[in-house]
Amino acid sequence: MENGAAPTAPAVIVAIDGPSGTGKSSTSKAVAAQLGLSYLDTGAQYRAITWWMVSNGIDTDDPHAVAAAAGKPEIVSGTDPAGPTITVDGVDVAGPIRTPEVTSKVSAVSAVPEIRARITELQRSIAAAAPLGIVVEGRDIGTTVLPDADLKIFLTASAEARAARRSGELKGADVNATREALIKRDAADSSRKTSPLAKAGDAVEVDTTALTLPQVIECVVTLVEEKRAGK
Ligand SMILES: Nc1ncnc2c1ncn2[C@@H]1O[C@H](COP(=O)(O)OP(=O)(O)O)[C@@H](O)[C@H]1O
Ligand SMILES: Nc1ccn([C@@H]2O[C@H](COP(=O)(O)OP(=O)(O)O)[C@@H](O)[C@H]2O)c(=O)n1
Repeated sequence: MENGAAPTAPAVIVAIDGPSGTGKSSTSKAVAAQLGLSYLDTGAQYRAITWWMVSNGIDTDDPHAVAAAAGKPEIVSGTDPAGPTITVDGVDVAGPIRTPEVTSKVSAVSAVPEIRARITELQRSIAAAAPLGIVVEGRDIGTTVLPDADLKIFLTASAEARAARRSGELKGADVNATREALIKRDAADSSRKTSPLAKAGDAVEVDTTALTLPQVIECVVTLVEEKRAGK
């Protein structure tokens, strides 16, 4: 080395996709924190643009109205895994994007091609700017957003396990109603024309149904380390 500095590992890009409640956010955040990488929750970005549409009286069932407004809000994501942030036009929306209303409308908004084009561009620029690399989680990261990612993971879990996890978060929520809502959102996300929820051909599938969260984190950290070691 010219100046005697220790060699640094090249930036590593990890794509984690899968349906709702499979553990993408918890796993991605922990893996990024453990490995000193940035973290991006792309679902939060689709939720944020949906929140803006709802707040501005746009009919989210009208794809033309949604497309016409797609360029208006400014979405900014903070990528520190210890404290990820999301703002719309400078307003912190971390809480409001998790309401049942936004959750029920996000699949329709995120199916609009103009929305996907805008958010995909934003995601690529965030990933390219991450100094040591990034863990990006979503539905189409391995297939569309970052097809050249160093490692692609596709998380799955039974609908029962996913509903139990989610209703544990939404205190008092009915497990059956949560299960039906998850299945409906997965179906909408998997059947849309533009970059649907799908496993990339070169993704490693991890079924988390019978695994604890620490086991899933350890599994993904090991896969990243193996990639870095060139195995
Ligand atoms: N392997 C696991 N076992 C049990 N609970 C889990 C597991 N993975 C995640 N969870 C819990 O399930 C809930 C949903 O996880 P989350 O990471 O938000 O999933 P996703 O981002 O895929 O929707 C969270 O409360 C999380 O703590
Ligand atoms: N890369 C992505 C990420 C999310 N989404 C959309 O955004 C919604 C919310 O994503 P999320 O990751 O917050 O969902 P949860 O599984 O955490 O509830 C999904 O149901 C998809 O409609 C998408 O279309 N593409």
